[in-house]
Amino acid sequence: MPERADRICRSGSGAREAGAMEPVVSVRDLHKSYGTFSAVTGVSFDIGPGETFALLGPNGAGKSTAIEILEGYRDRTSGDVRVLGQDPARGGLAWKARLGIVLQSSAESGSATVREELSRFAAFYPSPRDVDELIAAVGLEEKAGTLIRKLSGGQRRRVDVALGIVGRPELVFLDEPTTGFDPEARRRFWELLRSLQAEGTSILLTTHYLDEAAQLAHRVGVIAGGRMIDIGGVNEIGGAASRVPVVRWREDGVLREERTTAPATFVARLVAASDGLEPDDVEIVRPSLEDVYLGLVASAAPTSAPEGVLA
Ligand SMILES: Nc1ncnc2c1ncn2[C@@H]1O[C@H](COP(=O)(O)OP(=O)(O)OP(=O)(O)O)[C@@H](O)[C@H]1O
Repeated sequence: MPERADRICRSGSGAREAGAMEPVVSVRDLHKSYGTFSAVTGVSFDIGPGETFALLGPNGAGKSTAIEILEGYRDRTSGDVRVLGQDPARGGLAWKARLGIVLQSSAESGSATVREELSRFAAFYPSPRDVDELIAAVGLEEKAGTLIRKLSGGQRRRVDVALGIVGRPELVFLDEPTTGFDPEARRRFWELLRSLQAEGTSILLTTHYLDEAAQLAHRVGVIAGGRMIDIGGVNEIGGAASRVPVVRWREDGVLREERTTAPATFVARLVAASDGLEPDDVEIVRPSLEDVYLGLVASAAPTSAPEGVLA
Protein backbone atom coordinates (compact mmCIF):
# COMPACT_ATOMS: atom_id res chain seq x y z
CA MET A 1 0.00 0.00 0.00
CA PRO A 2 1.48 3.40 -0.90
CA GLU A 3 2.47 5.57 2.04
CA ARG A 4 -0.27 8.11 1.44
CA ALA A 5 -2.91 5.39 1.18
CA ASP A 6 -1.61 3.97 4.44
CA ARG A 7 -2.26 7.35 6.02
CA ILE A 8 -5.95 7.06 5.42
CA CYS A 9 -8.21 4.08 5.71
CA ARG A 10 -11.50 2.47 4.79
CA SER A 11 -12.95 2.50 8.28
CA GLY A 12 -14.37 5.47 10.19
CA SER A 13 -17.76 7.08 10.08
CA GLY A 14 -16.58 10.58 9.25
CA ALA A 15 -19.25 11.75 11.68
CA ARG A 16 -18.79 15.14 13.31
CA GLU A 17 -18.07 13.78 16.78
CA ALA A 18 -16.29 16.71 18.41
CA GLY A 19 -18.54 18.71 20.73
CA ALA A 20 -19.65 22.06 19.29
CA MET A 21 -17.58 24.11 21.72
CA GLU A 22 -14.62 21.74 21.99
CA PRO A 23 -11.50 22.86 20.16
CA VAL A 24 -10.76 20.69 17.16
CA VAL A 25 -7.06 21.02 17.93
CA SER A 26 -5.63 21.70 21.37
CA VAL A 27 -1.87 22.01 21.88
CA ARG A 28 -0.36 22.73 25.28
CA ASP A 29 3.33 23.30 25.99
CA LEU A 30 4.48 21.17 23.06
CA HIS A 31 8.18 20.31 22.96
CA LYS A 32 10.09 18.37 20.31
CA SER A 33 13.82 17.74 20.34
CA TYR A 34 15.92 16.05 17.71
CA GLY A 35 18.83 14.82 19.83
CA THR A 36 20.04 17.89 21.69
CA PHE A 37 18.39 20.31 19.23
CA SER A 38 15.07 21.77 20.36
CA ALA A 39 12.90 22.24 17.22
CA VAL A 40 9.66 23.09 19.06
CA THR A 41 9.77 24.73 22.48
CA GLY A 42 6.65 25.21 24.61
CA VAL A 43 4.15 25.85 21.81
CA SER A 44 0.46 26.19 22.74
CA PHE A 45 -2.60 26.97 20.61
CA ASP A 46 -6.18 25.90 19.92
CA ILE A 47 -8.16 25.66 16.70
CA GLY A 48 -11.93 25.98 17.02
CA PRO A 49 -14.53 24.15 14.93
CA GLY A 50 -14.75 25.68 11.46
CA GLU A 51 -11.75 27.89 12.09
CA THR A 52 -8.83 28.39 9.70
CA PHE A 53 -5.60 28.83 11.62
CA ALA A 54 -2.37 29.75 9.82
CA LEU A 55 0.93 28.74 11.33
CA LEU A 56 3.54 31.16 10.01
CA GLY A 57 7.27 31.29 10.46
CA PRO A 58 10.63 31.34 8.67
CA ASN A 59 12.28 28.22 7.21
CA GLY A 60 13.23 25.84 9.99
CA ALA A 61 10.94 27.51 12.56
CA GLY A 62 9.31 24.21 13.52
CA LYS A 63 5.99 24.38 11.64
CA SER A 64 6.21 21.04 9.84
CA THR A 65 7.50 19.34 12.98
CA ALA A 66 4.46 20.64 14.92
CA ILE A 67 2.03 19.68 12.14
CA GLU A 68 3.48 16.19 11.78
CA ILE A 69 3.02 15.67 15.52
CA LEU A 70 -0.63 16.73 15.19
CA GLU A 71 -1.06 14.36 12.23
CA GLY A 72 0.28 11.49 14.33
CA TYR A 73 3.37 10.93 12.17
CA ARG A 74 5.97 12.25 14.56
CA ASP A 75 6.45 11.60 18.28
CA ARG A 76 6.56 14.55 20.62
CA THR A 77 9.08 14.95 23.41
CA SER A 78 6.52 16.38 25.84
CA GLY A 79 3.31 18.39 26.03
CA ASP A 80 -0.39 17.69 25.67
CA VAL A 81 -1.94 17.41 22.21
CA ARG A 82 -5.53 16.64 21.24
CA VAL A 83 -6.78 16.47 17.67
CA LEU A 84 -10.50 15.77 17.19
CA GLY A 85 -10.53 14.73 20.85
CA GLN A 86 -7.74 12.18 20.39
CA ASP A 87 -4.07 12.04 21.27
CA PRO A 88 -2.48 11.78 17.80
CA ALA A 89 0.21 9.43 19.16
CA ARG A 90 -2.61 6.93 19.73
CA GLY A 91 -4.93 7.89 16.84
CA GLY A 92 -6.49 4.87 15.16
CA LEU A 93 -7.72 4.35 11.63
CA ALA A 94 -11.19 5.78 12.33
CA TRP A 95 -9.57 8.95 13.65
CA LYS A 96 -7.23 9.22 10.64
CA ALA A 97 -10.16 8.94 8.25
CA ARG A 98 -11.51 12.21 9.68
CA LEU A 99 -8.33 14.10 8.72
CA GLY A 100 -7.23 15.48 5.38
CA ILE A 101 -3.51 15.84 4.90
CA VAL A 102 -1.62 17.76 2.24
CA LEU A 103 2.05 17.16 2.88
CA GLN A 104 4.86 19.50 1.90
CA SER A 105 6.23 16.95 -0.55
CA SER A 106 4.41 16.04 -3.74
CA ALA A 107 2.21 13.04 -4.50
CA GLU A 108 3.71 9.75 -5.59
CA SER A 109 3.28 9.63 -9.32
CA GLY A 110 3.14 5.91 -10.13
CA SER A 111 1.45 5.01 -13.38
CA ALA A 112 -2.03 6.35 -12.55
CA THR A 113 -3.89 9.18 -14.23
CA VAL A 114 -5.33 12.04 -12.19
CA ARG A 115 -8.86 10.57 -12.31
CA GLU A 116 -7.66 7.02 -11.52
CA GLU A 117 -5.64 8.14 -8.51
CA LEU A 118 -8.46 10.26 -7.09
CA SER A 119 -11.00 7.49 -7.66
CA ARG A 120 -8.71 5.00 -5.93
CA PHE A 121 -8.40 7.25 -2.89
CA ALA A 122 -12.10 8.15 -2.89
CA ALA A 123 -12.84 4.44 -2.41
CA PHE A 124 -11.11 4.50 0.98
CA TYR A 125 -13.72 6.86 2.43
CA PRO A 126 -17.34 6.37 3.45
CA SER A 127 -18.58 9.65 1.93
CA PRO A 128 -16.10 10.89 -0.66
CA ARG A 129 -16.44 13.93 -2.90
CA ASP A 130 -17.46 13.46 -6.51
CA VAL A 131 -14.16 12.92 -8.31
CA ASP A 132 -15.01 14.92 -11.44
CA GLU A 133 -16.30 17.86 -9.39
CA LEU A 134 -13.10 17.76 -7.39
CA ILE A 135 -10.96 17.66 -10.54
CA ALA A 136 -12.80 20.76 -11.77
CA ALA A 137 -12.43 22.50 -8.39
CA VAL A 138 -8.65 22.17 -8.55
CA GLY A 139 -8.62 23.18 -12.24
CA LEU A 140 -7.37 19.91 -13.72
CA GLU A 141 -10.27 19.10 -16.09
CA GLU A 142 -7.97 19.03 -19.11
CA LYS A 143 -5.50 16.77 -17.30
CA ALA A 144 -7.99 14.28 -15.81
CA GLY A 145 -6.77 11.50 -18.12
CA THR A 146 -3.07 12.41 -17.90
CA LEU A 147 -0.53 10.35 -15.96
CA ILE A 148 0.36 12.18 -12.76
CA ARG A 149 4.06 11.79 -13.44
CA LYS A 150 3.59 13.78 -16.66
CA LEU A 151 2.10 16.79 -14.86
CA SER A 152 4.00 19.98 -14.09
CA GLY A 153 5.06 20.66 -10.48
CA GLY A 154 2.16 23.04 -9.88
CA GLN A 155 -0.34 20.62 -11.42
CA ARG A 156 0.94 17.79 -9.19
CA ARG A 157 0.50 20.04 -6.22
CA ARG A 158 -3.14 20.46 -7.20
CA VAL A 159 -3.45 16.66 -7.20
CA ASP A 160 -1.99 16.67 -3.66
CA VAL A 161 -4.65 19.14 -2.56
CA ALA A 162 -7.42 17.10 -4.21
CA LEU A 163 -6.18 13.89 -2.53
CA GLY A 164 -6.17 15.70 0.82
CA ILE A 165 -9.83 16.67 0.64
CA VAL A 166 -11.40 13.83 -1.37
CA GLY A 167 -12.67 12.15 1.83
CA ARG A 168 -14.57 15.26 3.12
CA PRO A 169 -12.30 15.58 6.17
CA GLU A 170 -13.43 17.48 9.28
CA LEU A 171 -9.94 18.88 9.72
CA VAL A 172 -7.48 19.59 6.90
CA PHE A 173 -3.74 20.05 7.34
CA LEU A 174 -2.30 22.07 4.50
CA ASP A 175 1.50 22.33 4.61
CA GLU A 176 2.49 24.98 2.06
CA PRO A 177 -0.30 23.89 -0.29
CA THR A 178 0.15 26.46 -3.05
CA THR A 179 3.92 26.29 -3.52
CA GLY A 180 4.46 26.24 -7.28
CA PHE A 181 0.96 27.45 -8.16
CA ASP A 182 0.64 30.19 -10.75
CA PRO A 183 -1.31 33.27 -9.57
CA GLU A 184 -4.56 32.15 -11.20
CA ALA A 185 -4.31 28.66 -9.68
CA ARG A 186 -3.68 30.22 -6.28
CA ARG A 187 -6.85 32.35 -6.54
CA ARG A 188 -8.77 29.27 -7.59
CA PHE A 189 -7.37 27.36 -4.62
CA TRP A 190 -8.49 30.16 -2.31
CA GLU A 191 -12.03 29.78 -3.68
CA LEU A 192 -11.83 26.04 -3.03
CA LEU A 193 -10.73 26.68 0.54
CA ARG A 194 -13.55 29.18 1.04
CA SER A 195 -16.02 26.50 -0.03
CA LEU A 196 -14.46 24.11 2.53
CA GLN A 197 -14.78 26.85 5.15
CA ALA A 198 -18.45 27.34 4.21
CA GLU A 199 -18.98 23.60 4.78
CA GLY A 200 -17.58 24.02 8.32
CA THR A 201 -14.21 22.35 7.70
CA SER A 202 -11.48 23.29 10.17
CA ILE A 203 -8.14 24.07 8.55
CA LEU A 204 -4.54 24.28 9.73
CA LEU A 205 -2.48 26.03 7.09
CA THR A 206 1.20 26.79 6.78
CA THR A 207 2.31 29.12 4.05
CA HIS A 208 5.12 31.50 3.20
CA TYR A 209 2.65 33.60 1.18
CA LEU A 210 1.44 36.12 3.73
CA ASP A 211 -1.28 37.42 1.43
CA GLU A 212 -2.64 33.87 1.37
CA ALA A 213 -2.80 33.78 5.18
CA ALA A 214 -4.41 37.25 5.23
CA GLN A 215 -7.04 36.11 2.71
CA LEU A 216 -7.91 32.79 4.31
CA ALA A 217 -7.06 32.64 8.01
CA HIS A 218 -9.23 33.69 10.92
CA ARG A 219 -6.28 33.57 13.30
CA VAL A 220 -2.54 33.21 12.87
CA GLY A 221 0.30 31.99 15.05
CA VAL A 222 3.86 33.08 14.32
CA ILE A 223 6.62 30.60 15.20
CA ALA A 224 10.30 31.52 15.20
CA GLY A 225 13.11 29.36 16.51
CA GLY A 226 10.57 26.79 17.71
CA ARG A 227 8.68 29.27 19.91
CA MET A 228 5.28 30.84 19.37
CA ILE A 229 6.13 34.53 19.36
CA ASP A 230 2.61 35.84 18.75
CA ILE A 231 -0.86 34.52 18.18
CA GLY A 232 -4.12 36.28 17.43
CA GLY A 233 -6.71 37.42 14.90
CA VAL A 234 -5.38 38.09 11.43
CA ASN A 235 -6.12 41.81 11.92
CA GLU A 236 -4.84 41.96 15.50
CA ILE A 237 -1.55 40.12 15.52
CA GLY A 238 1.49 42.29 16.22
CA GLY A 239 -0.58 44.78 18.21
CA ALA A 240 -2.04 48.16 17.29
CA ALA A 241 1.37 49.90 17.21
CA SER A 242 2.56 47.72 14.32
CA ARG A 243 -0.51 48.62 12.27
CA VAL A 244 -0.21 52.41 12.29
CA PRO A 245 -0.64 53.67 8.70
CA VAL A 246 2.09 55.58 6.89
CA VAL A 247 1.42 58.65 4.73
CA ARG A 248 3.97 59.05 1.93
CA TRP A 249 4.33 62.04 -0.37
CA ARG A 250 6.99 63.88 -2.35
CA GLU A 251 8.09 67.36 -1.32
CA ASP A 252 10.63 69.34 -3.35
CA GLY A 253 11.55 66.08 -5.08
CA VAL A 254 12.26 64.30 -1.77
CA LEU A 255 10.16 61.31 -0.64
CA ARG A 256 8.72 62.01 2.83
CA GLU A 257 6.70 59.81 5.17
CA GLU A 258 4.79 60.14 8.43
CA ARG A 259 3.33 57.37 10.62
CA THR A 260 0.00 58.52 11.98
CA THR A 261 -3.22 57.05 13.31
CA ALA A 262 -5.11 59.88 11.55
CA PRO A 263 -3.81 59.66 7.96
CA ALA A 264 -6.77 61.45 6.32
CA THR A 265 -6.41 64.42 8.69
CA PHE A 266 -2.69 64.51 7.97
CA VAL A 267 -3.27 64.52 4.20
CA ALA A 268 -5.87 67.30 4.60
CA ARG A 269 -3.25 69.36 6.44
CA LEU A 270 -0.72 68.73 3.66
CA VAL A 271 -3.26 69.91 1.09
CA ALA A 272 -4.07 73.04 3.14
CA ALA A 273 -0.35 73.80 3.54
CA SER A 274 0.14 73.70 -0.25
CA ASP A 275 -2.76 76.12 -0.99
CA GLY A 276 -5.20 73.35 -1.86
CA LEU A 277 -2.88 71.58 -4.28
CA GLU A 278 -2.60 67.81 -4.27
CA PRO A 279 0.76 66.72 -2.77
CA ASP A 280 2.95 64.84 -5.27
CA ASP A 281 2.79 61.01 -5.17
CA VAL A 282 0.64 61.03 -2.03
CA GLU A 283 -0.46 57.66 -0.67
CA ILE A 284 -1.68 56.13 2.58
CA VAL A 285 -0.14 52.71 3.21
CA ARG A 286 -1.53 50.38 5.85
CA PRO A 287 0.95 47.73 7.05
CA SER A 288 0.09 44.35 5.53
CA LEU A 289 0.18 41.07 7.42
CA GLU A 290 3.56 40.55 5.74
CA ASP A 291 4.88 43.85 7.19
CA VAL A 292 3.59 42.91 10.64
CA TYR A 293 5.01 39.39 10.35
CA LEU A 294 8.45 40.63 9.26
CA GLY A 295 8.51 43.02 12.23
CA LEU A 296 7.60 40.21 14.64
CA VAL A 297 10.21 37.81 13.27
CA ALA A 298 12.92 40.49 13.23
CA SER A 299 12.19 41.41 16.84
CA ALA A 300 12.42 37.74 17.86
CA ALA A 301 15.74 37.16 16.07
CA PRO A 302 18.86 36.83 18.23
CA THR A 303 20.64 40.20 18.32
CA SER A 304 24.20 38.95 18.72
CA ALA A 305 26.04 36.84 16.17
CA PRO A 306 26.97 33.32 17.29
CA GLU A 307 30.53 32.86 18.55
CA GLY A 308 33.09 32.74 15.79
CA VAL A 309 30.79 34.50 13.31
CA LEU A 310 31.75 37.98 12.21
CA ALA A 311 28.89 40.47 12.33
N1 LIG B 1 14.32 14.51 11.38
C1 LIG B 1 14.99 15.56 11.81
N2 LIG B 1 16.17 15.42 12.47
C2 LIG B 1 16.87 16.48 12.93
N3 LIG B 1 16.48 17.76 12.79
C3 LIG B 1 15.32 17.96 12.13
C4 LIG B 1 14.52 16.90 11.62
N4 LIG B 1 13.41 17.44 11.04
C5 LIG B 1 13.52 18.76 11.17
N5 LIG B 1 14.66 19.08 11.83
C6 LIG B 1 15.10 20.44 12.19
O1 LIG B 1 14.08 21.03 12.99
C7 LIG B 1 13.93 22.39 12.66
C8 LIG B 1 12.48 22.66 12.29
O2 LIG B 1 12.21 22.03 11.06
P1 LIG B 1 10.76 22.08 10.38
O3 LIG B 1 10.80 21.25 9.15
O4 LIG B 1 9.74 21.77 11.41
O5 LIG B 1 10.67 23.64 10.00
P2 LIG B 1 9.57 24.43 9.15
O6 LIG B 1 9.15 25.59 9.98
O7 LIG B 1 8.53 23.52 8.69
O8 LIG B 1 10.46 24.95 7.94
P3 LIG B 1 10.07 25.22 6.38
O9 LIG B 1 9.33 26.51 6.35
O10 LIG B 1 11.43 25.34 5.74
O11 LIG B 1 9.28 24.06 5.89
C9 LIG B 1 14.91 22.70 11.54
O12 LIG B 1 16.08 23.28 12.12
C10 LIG B 1 15.23 21.33 10.97
O13 LIG B 1 16.54 21.30 10.45
